[in-house]
Amino acid sequence: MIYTITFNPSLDYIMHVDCFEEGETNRSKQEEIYPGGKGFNVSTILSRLNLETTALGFVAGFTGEEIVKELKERGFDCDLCQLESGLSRINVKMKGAKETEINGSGPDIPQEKLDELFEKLDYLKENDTLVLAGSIPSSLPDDIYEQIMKKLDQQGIKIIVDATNDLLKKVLPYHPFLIKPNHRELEELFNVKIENKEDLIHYARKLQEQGAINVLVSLGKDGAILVSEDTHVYYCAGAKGKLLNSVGSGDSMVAGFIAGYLKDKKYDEALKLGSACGGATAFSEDLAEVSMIQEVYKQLQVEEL
Ligand SMILES: Nc1ncnc2c1ncn2[C@@H]1O[C@H](COP(=O)(O)OP(=O)(O)OP(=O)(O)O)[C@@H](O)[C@H]1O
Ligand SMILES: O=P(O)(O)OC[C@@]1(O)O[C@H](CO)[C@@H](O)[C@@H]1O
Repeated sequence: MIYTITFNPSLDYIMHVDCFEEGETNRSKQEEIYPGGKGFNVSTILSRLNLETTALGFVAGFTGEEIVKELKERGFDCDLCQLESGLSRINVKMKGAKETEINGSGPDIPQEKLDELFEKLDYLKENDTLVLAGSIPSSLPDDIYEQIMKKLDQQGIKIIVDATNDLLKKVLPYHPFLIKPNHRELEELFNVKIENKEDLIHYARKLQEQGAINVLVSLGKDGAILVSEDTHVYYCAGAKGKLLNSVGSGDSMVAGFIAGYLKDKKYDEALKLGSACGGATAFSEDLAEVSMIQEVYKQLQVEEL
């Protein structure tokens, strides 16, 4: 079973704003609303790829009810903790000449609800996979992913972490199976400017030295580089297509990587399917459907550097 945890789900409110001007009344010419949150996005793509997945996380208020309703329609298992107060956030994504996002901070999660989630983690068993993805509400300590990894340490569970800054740094000593910083996040982690592939590989390897087993650096339209546990380095260039949406490409890539790896444990295939899912979402209005993933997959080639 592949579990995902979304500590801070959202409704993603997409607004199409031709030319956003700060300080002015801007008008959107079209809107859409989707359930969001990185773990839920990963589960959505996994289930579209016919893999069994259970989404864990926290929801609150009327926005939480809408998220639950929409996730049910997607058809995968959800085992969510219902918060008694607060609201699941609404994240605003403005699409225009540039994409601007405003993500909410999310509701407080009290200790008893956190305990409820930790009890659910007792269901996980050897050979399961767990994805920890996205930000956490500010009421939680930034070692929460570390606490989860500590609890599940040495149980043969593959843990994937897609997070930034301290949330990510703190899990490295627990050897996450995969981490997926994007180019900008990798720069932030080391407080450097990274201009070429050699430097990308250099800093990805540093994350391995700090404990990550596999490091996948996503580069948007420029593709992705994987530094794998056997010290191989793979590159997959981005597919060609029209960018419609960059929300959730990274999550789709994580889902595709897991699906590709689970087929026969080959890293080049993991990178290829991951890149196909990431690209397919970039070329779709919302998260990719299987037909688009198959289309993009045909275009891609993985090379070893
Ligand atoms: N415009 C694009 N053209 C082709 N492939 C793309 C494009 N955007 C994303 N991809 C594919 O999806 C992968 C993940 O995208 P990206 O690097 O933007 O992730 P991210 O920054 O984590 O995204 P997000 O946080 O918006 O979900 C890329 O490595 C690439 O393979
Ligand atoms: O604020 P976080 O948790 O870092 O990111 C949340 C979010 O931007 O991530 C998803 C895309 O990756 C969206 O569905 C969602 O709005």
